[in-house]
Amino acid sequence: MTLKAPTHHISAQPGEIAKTVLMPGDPLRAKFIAENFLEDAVQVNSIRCMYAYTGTYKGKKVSVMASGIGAPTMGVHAWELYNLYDVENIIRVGTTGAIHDELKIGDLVFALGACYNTPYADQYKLSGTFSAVASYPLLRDAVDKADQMKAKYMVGNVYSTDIFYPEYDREENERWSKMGVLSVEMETAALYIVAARAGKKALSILTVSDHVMTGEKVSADIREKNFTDMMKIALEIAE
Ligand SMILES: O=P(O)(O)O[C@H]1O[C@H](CO)[C@@H](O)[C@H]1O
Ligand SMILES: O=c1cc[nH]c(=O)[nH]1
Repeated sequence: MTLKAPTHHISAQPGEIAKTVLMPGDPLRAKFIAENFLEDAVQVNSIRCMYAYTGTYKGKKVSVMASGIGAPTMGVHAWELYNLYDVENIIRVGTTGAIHDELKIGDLVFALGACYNTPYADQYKLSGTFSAVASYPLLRDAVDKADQMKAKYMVGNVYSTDIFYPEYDREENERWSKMGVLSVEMETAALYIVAARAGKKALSILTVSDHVMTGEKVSADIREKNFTDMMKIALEIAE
């Protein structure tokens, strides 16, 4: 089987996607980023509403594309971008539920690593457990930018889960909290695993949209449009 672009899931022609792709879960956040931060943005995908746009930011060619929710859809789209479109860097710009009690709504979390319950890495038949980790050059550059912007952030482990509504809930989060895990979301581990296998770079920059211990949360509209620091940092570090 010879795979090449365009694909089942991405209609962009080869060359229509930049080397760096920002990847929010939410397709409307992808549209918001393109409309508000990119110049001359052209829509290059709409299959399954996984909107993708390519434009320029401060003269650099950059793309933004939605991943959808969860490891399988992140896995499909990141795999195709890295392996069929020659993408070098994917920077997830996502929302996350805080577990750590010092994190507040709007704070940034840089995912140094991601714990996970997805079986995504089982396909590689490793005789141990794979550590899903960020690409250090992207992480270093992003943290430098956050410092320059005086953003409030933490760097550490997150938990990427396939289950948004777990039965076990609070006790589960407390167990992760005891292990120093900062927050929960759904795609970072799959992104880091796909990037590792492709020999490419990946980073997740997350913004706290809710606190899983207290139930405090913001609206879907705010999650779509208001968390602009992570978008600016991702665009600034785009190569
Ligand atoms: O805001 P996004 O980037 O979609 O990320 C988070 O929000 C979704 C759940 O509501 C999951 O995709 C989770 O990872
Ligand atoms: O996956 C997510 C994202 C935000 N908040 C959560 O609790 N979970």
